[in-house]
Amino acid sequence: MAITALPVLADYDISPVTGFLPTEEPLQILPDPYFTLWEETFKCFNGLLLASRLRQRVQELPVLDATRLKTKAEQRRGYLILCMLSHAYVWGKHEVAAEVLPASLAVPWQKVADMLEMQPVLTHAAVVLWNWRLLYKDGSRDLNNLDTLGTLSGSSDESWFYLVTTAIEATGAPVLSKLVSAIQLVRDENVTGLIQELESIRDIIEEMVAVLRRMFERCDPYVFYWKVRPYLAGWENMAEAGLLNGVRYEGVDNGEYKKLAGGSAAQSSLIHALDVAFGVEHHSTGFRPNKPQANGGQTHPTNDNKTNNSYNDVVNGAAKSAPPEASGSGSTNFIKKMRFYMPGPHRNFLTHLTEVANIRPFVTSKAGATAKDRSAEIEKLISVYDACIHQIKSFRDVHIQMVTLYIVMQANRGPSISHGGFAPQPQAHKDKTEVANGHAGTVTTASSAEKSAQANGSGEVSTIKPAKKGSSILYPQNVIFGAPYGLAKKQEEGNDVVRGTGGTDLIPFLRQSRDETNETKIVPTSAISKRKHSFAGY
Ligand code: HEM
Repeated sequence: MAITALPVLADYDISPVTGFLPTEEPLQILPDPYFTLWEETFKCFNGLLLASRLRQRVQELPVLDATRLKTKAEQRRGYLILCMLSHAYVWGKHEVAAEVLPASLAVPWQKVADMLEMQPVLTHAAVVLWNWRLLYKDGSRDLNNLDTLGTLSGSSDESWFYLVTTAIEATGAPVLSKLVSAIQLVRDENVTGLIQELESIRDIIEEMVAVLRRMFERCDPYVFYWKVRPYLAGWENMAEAGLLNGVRYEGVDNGEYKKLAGGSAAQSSLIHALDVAFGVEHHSTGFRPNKPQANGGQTHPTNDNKTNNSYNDVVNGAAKSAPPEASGSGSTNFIKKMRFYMPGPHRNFLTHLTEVANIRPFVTSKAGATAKDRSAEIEKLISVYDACIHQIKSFRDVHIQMVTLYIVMQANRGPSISHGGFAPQPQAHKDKTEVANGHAGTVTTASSAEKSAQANGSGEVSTIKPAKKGSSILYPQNVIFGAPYGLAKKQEEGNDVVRGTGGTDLIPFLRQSRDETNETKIVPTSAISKRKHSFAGY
């Protein structure tokens, strides 16, 4: 059987130096004066939104021909502008969500999304990969030299939120060629070389974790939750936000409704690439086929991961071209579905990487049945492979703490003043705390009984504070149900246990993702680190 060739990064719009980020700074203005109206609107859209005049302005815009965006850089700039204007238009400020997106945005947005093999909805690629500039041109892509090109809220907190993620992409970029090289070393049975490559991959992931922790420095959780996050939401499962069927794109597909999930760093191809290369498998929340048994035995599949790699079905199946619903929303994992929202070449890279990923099966086969038969070199190989997995797991540990602070705790506390950015809606339940979930968000009810938010060993909330009376009058935070792919479910009436609220449904999803990572280790260790974290530390 012919051996599949290894992926060449350049074939997939990936740089060995900048990874999924473009090698050149994203354009700060479209060079063709034909697009001046877009640029002018983008320049002042935060002000127009504040003055409730953005919708009027958009309605006055002509339908421009996006095929005049000739280069990739121009298409990405056009896509960023249209993502920001469209999400600002749909969600508004103190306005009822708009169900119809005018042709002036909808038609070119669909066109440019097609050019980039993406979806016409705000994505990680738009706000993170293509939304930065260097403060000093000869400087590096790190947090002391980056600025954003646009934000929806006009806040520096939102800029920091995007830039930390951009900096993670930049930090992790060198890992991509190393993953490919590690796969080649496995093919060559070069254990010594593989150990060295894995050591340097481990160090890079560790640096990514360090950058992730910096989120706490300059992105205020309150601002993020109440001012930024609502704008990142898409229009899938948004019935209670008034978008029962999603959004109609005027002039596109006969004006049919589209249901599309919003922006999430779960769309980062970098994190997917790490999972794929190391054989980390994710499943629907609650479905744990590889969970180690009570006796500590490892049941993670040890054979060729092609048959078991959970990424295959989405990549080879409908998710390439059809909306997420078509690929089976109930049974298919949320993480896999996020590939639908990646730029086409990056998605294709992950497909190729999946076909050649061989590191885990190799290490497992070398590990043999018992530890006593292993050479010192094989022990070292297992240990460095596990160290890589441990770093991916640490990334997810920090991320869970972040979601707890930035979403669960903010939702429970409620807004400090009742403006929050969105039009008030009637309360569905009296005397209930409503907890939002996910970037695109979901809310369920929780008991108002006195419970305090505490962090356990891994910094996760185990119980929830009561909301202030009247704290849930905002929109869509208090009603964004059904979260992407049903991450959260409504808590049963009268159920006093916090488990099952939006926030705590979200956390089990993320915890499972973390645990699935941990369970990929060859030598199992507990998922919960001994270290005690407190939020004060962040
Ligand atoms: C304030 C910061 C952040 C918050 C509040 C946050 C929130 C969330 C939420 C709610 C989800 C669940 C899925 C969804 O609704 O989209 C999620 C998933 C995810 N996020 Fe974040 N996120 C943050 C920062 C980041 C950063 C900087 C990264 C870096 C790439 C990241 C990577 C991911 C990944 C990979 C997933 C999928 C779950 C997994 O792979 O374990 N997030 N995030």
